Amino acid sequence: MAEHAARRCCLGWDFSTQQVKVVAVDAELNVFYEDSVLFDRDLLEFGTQGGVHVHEDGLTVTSPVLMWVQALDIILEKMKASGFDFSQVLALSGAGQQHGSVYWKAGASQVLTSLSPDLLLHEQLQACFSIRDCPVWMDSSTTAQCRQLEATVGGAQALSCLTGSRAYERFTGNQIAKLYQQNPEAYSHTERISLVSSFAASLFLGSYSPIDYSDGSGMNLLRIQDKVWSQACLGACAPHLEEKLGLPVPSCSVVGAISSYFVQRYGFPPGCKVVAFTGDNPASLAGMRLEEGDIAVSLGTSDTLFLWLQEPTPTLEGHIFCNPVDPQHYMALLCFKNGSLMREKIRDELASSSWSEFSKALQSTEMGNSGNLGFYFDVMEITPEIIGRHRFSAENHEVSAFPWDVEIRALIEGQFMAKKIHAEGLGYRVMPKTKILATGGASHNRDILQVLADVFGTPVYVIDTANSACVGSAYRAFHGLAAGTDVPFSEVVKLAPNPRLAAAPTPGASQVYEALLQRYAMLEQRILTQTRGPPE
Ligand SMILES: O=C(CO)[C@@H](O)[C@H](O)CF
Repeated sequence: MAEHAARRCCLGWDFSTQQVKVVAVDAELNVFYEDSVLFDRDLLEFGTQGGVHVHEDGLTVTSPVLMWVQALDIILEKMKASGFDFSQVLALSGAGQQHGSVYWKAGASQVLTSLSPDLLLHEQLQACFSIRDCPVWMDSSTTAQCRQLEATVGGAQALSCLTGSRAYERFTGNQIAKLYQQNPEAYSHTERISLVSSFAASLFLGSYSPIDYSDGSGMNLLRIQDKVWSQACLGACAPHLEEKLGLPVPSCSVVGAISSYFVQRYGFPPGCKVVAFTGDNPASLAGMRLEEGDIAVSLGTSDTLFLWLQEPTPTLEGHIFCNPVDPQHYMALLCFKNGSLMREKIRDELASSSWSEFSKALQSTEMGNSGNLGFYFDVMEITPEIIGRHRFSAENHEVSAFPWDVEIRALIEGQFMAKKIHAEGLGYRVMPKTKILATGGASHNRDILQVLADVFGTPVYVIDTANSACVGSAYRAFHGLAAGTDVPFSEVVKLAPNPRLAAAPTPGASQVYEALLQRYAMLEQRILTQTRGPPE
């Protein structure tokens, strides 16, 4: 990188599943520096695949905490070698993969507060963790703990109303319960438990950073209405847990000034503020500058849908988190596992592996697909729990096949009708100023976005969010500089690049899909009943 002119800036970090990434954003909200360390490529000694270790049981998934620490060392040394002027950094914040947990061994806080600037972080933190392999969001080994937790609080819906989600295997409370039950000695030697986000913040702080409300909502432990730990949930997971977690804080909190280690080794200004780190999805909501009434659709391997909600409407599917940029509001998140996986499979099977052929099918078929409907789940879907391919004629008769172009439209219309139906189940309602922000690989296909606009009846915008969690973290750092002034996040980021209009609803679309959505919902219930029996 060329020598950087001195530019007052904020840094945004992302400790994600596969890499640690950083962006530097100047006062005009332009990204002028970015760098990353990929665990599988740059830290071969840890032997991860996709940044994780999948254990032999096929359910346990962990990542080495010292790999994350060493990745930070590498990025900081690369920035230093490139001549990055750390003295211009006014504040920093960051994100971490949600739900993962880090276990600091008794005595680690003394090490954190007295780091020598002559050594790298990972050289000094080797003995600071009770377990070196941390459970991450891909883990699904805690089903027993999930059932125990739900039983303690009165069932799945009760837990969802309390914490924003029913019990999920990846959620941190259940992971802590498993550690306590299976490795009580490690648990007893643990003086602090962090999320990946608050662990990363602790490195910059040189002391334990509190967990923020938004990422804390992904633990099945935080009461999302009054933002305090649920004593019932804590007690169901492990003893003395509250003292190991510390008190949660609003996501916009300045949690302290940067540790002297970074001042002396890298030249950060002593007054550089650390703003609470949060989860990657809440940080992405900030990076996309999602506003009330908007909906973000990330069309990736799995499709993720974010919503801004004024009031929580917890259900048995999806998740409600405290909003990362407005402490009075909430955000909803829905995961659809059969995202690009299905789009690419159908493209390969029916469109000669060509997106242009795929698009031609969408262009040559009408909105509503003459009443033909399809459900395409080659892996067990999360939202809802269905597997297999199911096709229905306009008369709701199940059929075994569609013509190739009808099948392609049925796939895309079905994926987006599912999103609208389940988003409405979480409280989403189209408002006059509602817009959809589309991101992820499939958001580069305009014909797919046209179907999205038609099904929702709202315009679709695209925004480059390859770094949405990083950029959102830098934006939140700027917002932290205004802490105490009541300046809203939207005001702080108003200069950020605007999303681009990619597709507007076709006239008459709402009429077509109003009827189709009702049929889709009815047929989805029919499949659910057939595959798992009548509702209890
Ligand atoms: O589990 C998830 C959200 O609930 C994932 O999106 C992780 O945050 C990815 F890091």
